[in-house]
Amino acid sequence: MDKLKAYDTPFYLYDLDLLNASLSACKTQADRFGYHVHYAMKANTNDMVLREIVKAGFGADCVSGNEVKKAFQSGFDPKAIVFAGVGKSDKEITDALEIGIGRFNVESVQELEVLNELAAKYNAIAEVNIRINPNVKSYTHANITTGLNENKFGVSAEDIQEIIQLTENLKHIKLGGLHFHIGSQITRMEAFKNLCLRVNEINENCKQYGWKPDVLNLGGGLGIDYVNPKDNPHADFQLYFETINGLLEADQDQEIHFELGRSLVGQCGQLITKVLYEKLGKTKDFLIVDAGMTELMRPALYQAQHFIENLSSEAAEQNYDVVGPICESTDCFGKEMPLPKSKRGDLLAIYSAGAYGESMANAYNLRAQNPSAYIINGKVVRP
Ligand SMILES: Cc1ncc(COP(=O)(O)O)c(C=O)c1O
Ligand SMILES: N[C@@H](CCCC[NH3+])C(=O)O
Repeated sequence: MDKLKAYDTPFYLYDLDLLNASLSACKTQADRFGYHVHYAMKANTNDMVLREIVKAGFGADCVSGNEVKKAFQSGFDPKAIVFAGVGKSDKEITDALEIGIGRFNVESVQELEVLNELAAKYNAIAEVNIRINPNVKSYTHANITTGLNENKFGVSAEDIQEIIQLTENLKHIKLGGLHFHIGSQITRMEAFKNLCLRVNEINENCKQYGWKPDVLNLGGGLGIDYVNPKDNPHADFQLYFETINGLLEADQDQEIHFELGRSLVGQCGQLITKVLYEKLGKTKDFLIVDAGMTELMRPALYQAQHFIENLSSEAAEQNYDVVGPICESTDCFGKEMPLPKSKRGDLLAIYSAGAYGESMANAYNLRAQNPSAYIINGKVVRP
């Protein structure tokens, strides 16, 4: 705590011990079934966090040229890098071909044709998974579903036969497998069960059309506990992989891949912020803190609620709206939150901020970001 007080706030605090526990829990469970896990870089690209993930032996799932480059520079095996995204630019595709990534997760016929042309210029063969939009409900916030017909991602399962035929004439494309991703922060296993049933059906159809996918990539989406992060410091990987193993029908020679982001890194990060003012209002009381939606935009974007703890006070609780300094009314971390009576200078920890926190931070209002701190072997350090 004294160490934390010495740093300029707000800043991210990553518990690398907790991260490693989460990585190891995931790996242990995935290995039981021979599953391959790629880390979804978009969740967090902090260098120290990435270093642990590379060490733990995960692949990387990227959604931009810069993520691909960063994955490569961070030491991920190029063959274990996959590149998804509905709008890959020519430059991003060419750079990825140059790096020699393992797979492109292709999201449209148009992209397939462009990829073929660019690979031809490059005298390369691009290995692809076709992303299918399976039209499966994910029971999550409407803004983060990705596998419904109304979403922009992937191609319809009905088009797969045509795509198989088309790729026979695309000499610089090697059709590898199938890719799916139905959404994020999914806590109901029912969604993954429905996905498996749909994958079984589509996999079977592909075989009937004369093509057996070598990879079935089920994407990511496994959720974490934002309400009780202390009780559930990582996701239930055992339940997740067992659920999938119980329903997915794949042949021995078909590899099963995943792209997990939040479930690996979500609980290892906290946003540490200082109370600037306790502002007692007419109808409600506010804690005005020095972090805002610029550091953590999930509450403003998805009405997400992160557990908040006052690290400096154990006084009796009262309700506060915890708000940031940004000139937006959505710059609010929570309304009527029970917290100990707080004062100027108190430190607050906003939990479960390891995923889609720092990676979505921005400079609105010309805000600057402070360096992150880390817990390593139980000690707080800031390199
Ligand atoms: C294609 C794709 N794969 C993987 C992920 C990672 O998802 P999550 O962080 O929910 O595991 C996402 C994000 O939703 C995604 O869009
Ligand atoms: N950024 C979102 C999830 C979207 C993941 C990317 N498809 C979040 O914070 O919950």
